[in-house]
Amino acid sequence: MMHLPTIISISILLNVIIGAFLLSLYFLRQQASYLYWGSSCLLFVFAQITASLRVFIDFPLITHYLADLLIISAPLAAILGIHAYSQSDKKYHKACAFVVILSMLILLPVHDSPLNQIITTAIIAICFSYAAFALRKLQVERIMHLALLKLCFVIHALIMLLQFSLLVSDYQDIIDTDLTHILAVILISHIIITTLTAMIWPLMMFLESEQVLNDLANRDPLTGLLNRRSFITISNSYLEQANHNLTELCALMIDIDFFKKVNDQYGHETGDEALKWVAKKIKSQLREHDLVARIGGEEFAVILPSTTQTQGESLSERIRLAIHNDRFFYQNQALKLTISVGIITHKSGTNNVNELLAEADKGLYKAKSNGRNQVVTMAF
Ligand SMILES: Nc1nc2c(ncn2[C@@H]2O[C@H](COP(=O)(O)OP(=O)(O)OP(=O)(O)O)[C@@H](O)[C@H]2O)c(=O)[nH]1
Repeated sequence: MMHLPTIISISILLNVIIGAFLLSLYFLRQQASYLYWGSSCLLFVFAQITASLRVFIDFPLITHYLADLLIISAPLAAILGIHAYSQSDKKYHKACAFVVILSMLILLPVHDSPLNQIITTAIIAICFSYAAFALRKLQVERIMHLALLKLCFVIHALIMLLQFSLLVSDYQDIIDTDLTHILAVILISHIIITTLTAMIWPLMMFLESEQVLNDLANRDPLTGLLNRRSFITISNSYLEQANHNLTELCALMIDIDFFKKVNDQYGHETGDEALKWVAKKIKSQLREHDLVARIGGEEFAVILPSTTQTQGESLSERIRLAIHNDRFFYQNQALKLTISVGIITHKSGTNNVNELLAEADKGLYKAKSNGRNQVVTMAF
């Protein structure tokens, strides 16, 4: 079997490193979730140290009572970390403080009896079950990490439930077996899974912030579409590929008609929502590898790789009709929006997407002057 003191020492070391790392991130970025999650690691460390002191001193108030309170506080701090990340931590402080105070009151009279372990285990099982439940609110890109974290919490809750039922059966003399070995295995699982959980969180948060930075640099914050800069960069490489493979490619310029009126009549906020709605409508008609960007106020650009002129035209018409045939609803108001589209097909030659877009823009200008709500094809 695994050597318990070694497991405890490794877990203490890892939790100290992760806890210190998270706290330093907190001081650097002032994000409360790092503070709570770092504190959770350190509370777990203190809990293990105080509980391990049982071997050396006979002072149950520290080695049992304090250790139990610390081990209960660790998942509570993690729960606060989850809520702080979803910016909904205010009311949960009170709930967590209530759990700690209740545990202090319940455990004090029984801290020197087998009941303390039973009660502590039950509270921790509830905390971990709740933590798994609270994770549903987390808005993250890394679904796999989130699922792994949830799994850790669920396993943890199940381990605690198992320990709880064993301890209750033992307390009531229902089973006649020596539980020492089984409880040691449970303790080891508890330590390993806690350490694993502590590792997943910072990794997930780190990758999330990387994603946020990447999005800030490459995406339009309102619609989530590519911004002009990243659109041009990717489009140029699409164009190079099209030239290399001798395939056709279409470029579209799309502009919402009379958008100024939307802002003037319904306000800027409604205008913003209308932009998001149009962005979604355009995207809903495209394939996964088509590129779409918001390149100006109410102006969008699209690149359709491996697309002939006929295909590009019918797709442009589909986008136009998707917007024309629907209504944009916002705050009990139904608005009718239309778009004008200019389209150009690239056959070979230029490596510069700006040239293509300038041609598509001429088509857009024609569509506007012809009365709007239409698609105009330009010949290169
Ligand atoms: N709500 C909102 N409005 C924006 C944003 N960016 C640009 N606009 C508005 O978009 C409107 C564009 O107006 P114009 O360029 O006159 O064009 P239009 O009214 O759509 O008319 P046509 O293009 O000729 O059909 C302006 O009122 C801008 O203030 C934005 O991010 N949010």
